[in-house]
Order: sequence, then C-alpha cells, then structure tokens
Amino acid sequence: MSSTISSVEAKITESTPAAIPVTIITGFLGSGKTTLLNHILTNQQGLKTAVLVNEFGEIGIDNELIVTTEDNMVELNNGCICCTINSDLVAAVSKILQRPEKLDYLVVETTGLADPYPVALTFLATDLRDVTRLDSIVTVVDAANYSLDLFNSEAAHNQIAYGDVILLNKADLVDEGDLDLLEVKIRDVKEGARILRTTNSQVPLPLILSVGLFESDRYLEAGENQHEAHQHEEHHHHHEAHHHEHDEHDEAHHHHEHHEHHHHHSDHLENDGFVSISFQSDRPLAIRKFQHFLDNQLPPNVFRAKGILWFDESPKRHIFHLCGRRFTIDDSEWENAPKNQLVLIGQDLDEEKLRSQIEKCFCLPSTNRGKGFGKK
Ligand SMILES: Nc1nc2c(ncn2[C@@H]2O[C@H](COP(=O)(O)OP(=O)(O)OP(=O)(O)O)[C@@H](O)[C@H]2O)c(=O)[nH]1
Repeated sequence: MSSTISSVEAKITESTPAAIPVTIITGFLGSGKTTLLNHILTNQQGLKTAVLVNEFGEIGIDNELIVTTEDNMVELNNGCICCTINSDLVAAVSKILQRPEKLDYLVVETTGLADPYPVALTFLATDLRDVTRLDSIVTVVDAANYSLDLFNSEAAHNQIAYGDVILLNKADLVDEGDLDLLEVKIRDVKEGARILRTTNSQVPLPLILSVGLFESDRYLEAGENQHEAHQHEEHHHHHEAHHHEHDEHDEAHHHHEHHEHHHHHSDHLENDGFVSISFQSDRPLAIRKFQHFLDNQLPPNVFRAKGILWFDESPKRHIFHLCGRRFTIDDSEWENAPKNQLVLIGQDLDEEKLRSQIEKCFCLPSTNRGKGFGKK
C-alpha cells in the first residue's frame, strides 16, 4: 500500500471519530439480500441498526417482508440508487442520521440490478463521508442461478468485483462439487475473494459487520482520476477501468465489451434490459388459475418475481418468490385487509400479454363479497 493511500485512509479515520459504520448489501435479483437483512436485524442485538432499502419495481414488496417493526427503515423506490452519486441517497441517509435517537449501524440494501460502485462513492465523495464510515460491501450470490446472472447483467459482474465479502448463498440447492466450481468462477472475477457458503444468508455477523474491509483507496483513486471532472459519468468510467482489470476473462470480457460500446449513463436506467411489471388488486386470485399461469404461461424471461398473494381459497397471506425457474409460496397471517401485490422482473417482457394473463387469474367478483365489477 503506498503512503499516499495510507494517508488518505488515516485522514478519513481521523476526521470521523463518531462516524456511523455502513455496510452495503448487494447481489443479483433474488440472491438473498432481504433474507440477509432480516438475519442482521434479528441477530444484531443491542445495536440500533437503521436500514435503507432500494427496490426495483413500482410496488415495494420488501417493506412487507423486512422484519423491522420500528421506524428505522427507509425505502427509496423511485429509481435506482446505483445510477450516480445520488442526491436522493444522500438526503435519505442524512435524514436517518438526523433522528434524535443514537444510531449504531446503517445497512443499505441495493436493488438486484445495482452496481455497488457509485453507491459506495456516494458515501465517500459527498458530505456523508464526514458522518459515515463505509465498513464493507457484502455481495450475496445465488448459487443456484449464478451463471445466468453473469451472462445477463453487467451489474451482477460488478457486484462480485466490488464485494469485500461474497456469500455463496443457497448452498442447500447446489451440491458440493458445483459450489467448488462456482468458487473458481467467482475467483476469476475477483481474485482472492473472501467467499463464505451460506444457506438462507445465515452468516455469523462478526464476519460481515464492523469488519473494516472496505478499501477506500481503490474508490478514491478512481474518483481522483475520473470522477471530479465528470460527476455524472463515473459509472461509465468505472466500467472502462474495470474492463481493463478483467479482460483476461472471456465471459466478462464479452460482456463488458458489449456494454462499453452501448453503455451510457441514461441507458443504465434500463438496468441491463431488465424491466419490472407490477400488479395490485383487492380481488383474490383463483389458486388453480394462478397455478396454471405459473406452470404453463410464465415465460422463461421472467427471472424474478415476488408478491404478497391473496387466494380466494385461503385465509392466509401468501408470500410468493420466484428466482430463475424455482418458486416458493409460504404462508403467513394478514395484518391488514387482504389484497394482491405482485412484481415480475425480467428482460424483453411482453407486458400486455402478461397483464392479460394475470388478469384472468383473478376471481370474478362475487356478490357476497360485495365488490363491484371491475373494481380494482
Ligand atoms: N433454498 C433457498 N432459498 C433461499 C436462500 N436464501 C434465500 N432464499 C429464498 O430466495 C428468495 C429470494 O430471497 P430474497 O432475500 O428476497 O432475495 P433478494 O436478493 O432480496 O431479492 P431482490 O430484492 O428481488 O433482488 C426467497 O424466497 C428466499 O426465501 C437459501 O439459501 N436457500
């Protein structure tokens, strides 16, 4: 480590005695980020932890799925926090820090399509640097869907490249040999990566929080060279720099090359071609029709879906997750009036067709439920 870098680090430490440690949780769609967040919130005892969640999709399903009961969660649903040094993110964090109660830790969960680099930079290159200390970037990898991630998304690649700790999650779904192969692939993207194998993101918290793993020098150097003059293009620059770092690796190389020519800041809002379609209704779904939709109509380009579902046949609140080709539906209890909320995320989706197919899964309004026709 050069003396310049050490002095930059020393300066950061010195100038921020009461800085709140921040961990960024990143990882591709459905990899287990919210599961990790819940694990942290449940087990980080005695510490006041605030969470900031950025979700891809118009309806925030995650706020229904995160275990916090206190008013310590902030959602940023309008747009992707990864796109730039983001004033919304700065404002949201500043607001959390201004609360009267003392805060011990901040965890930021990015969307599955976010590049963690600009998120990290937002903590390093704005006023936040005086009040926060970026502790680590934790990347959750879905071991059952990994190659697909890498193939389809530049963000997925960067999440691994910038992860200080990488959780090889969903180890229960993959056999040992495949996990070994995956580790090799991940080390191709990030040499010397700290990889931990997990199921349900259950990692001992001392291994990921307050670990001081984040190497601010890498980010600050990039900032010095490229960021100052073109604040809005740091994302682009980053990819260029990153490209050089990894151009030995064919998969990553092709991938990056493709984006390098087409990547422009505003394009990134399209999130590597992923789009989300949201559905809400206060009519119940017919279980057989929805099952038929899942089994026979759901196209393979829907990569991720999540929802809080209400079935006509069941008094329960059902939590629906689809990651790749696998889906689960779990039971819980309604705390509010039942309704349906569903988000589908994928590439090249035929929105009109999907909307019409889902619409057909809802029950016709019945008179004894007292709802008018077409009521939404
Ligand atoms: N079998 C299995 N399922 C898991 C594991 N970890 C998480 N899941 C499930 O995977 C689904 C997605 O998990 P989330 O934690 O919501 O994933 P996420 O990364 O927050 O998803 P997005 O916010 O949509 O990107 C849920 O159904 C989880 O219960 C695991 O280790 N094994």
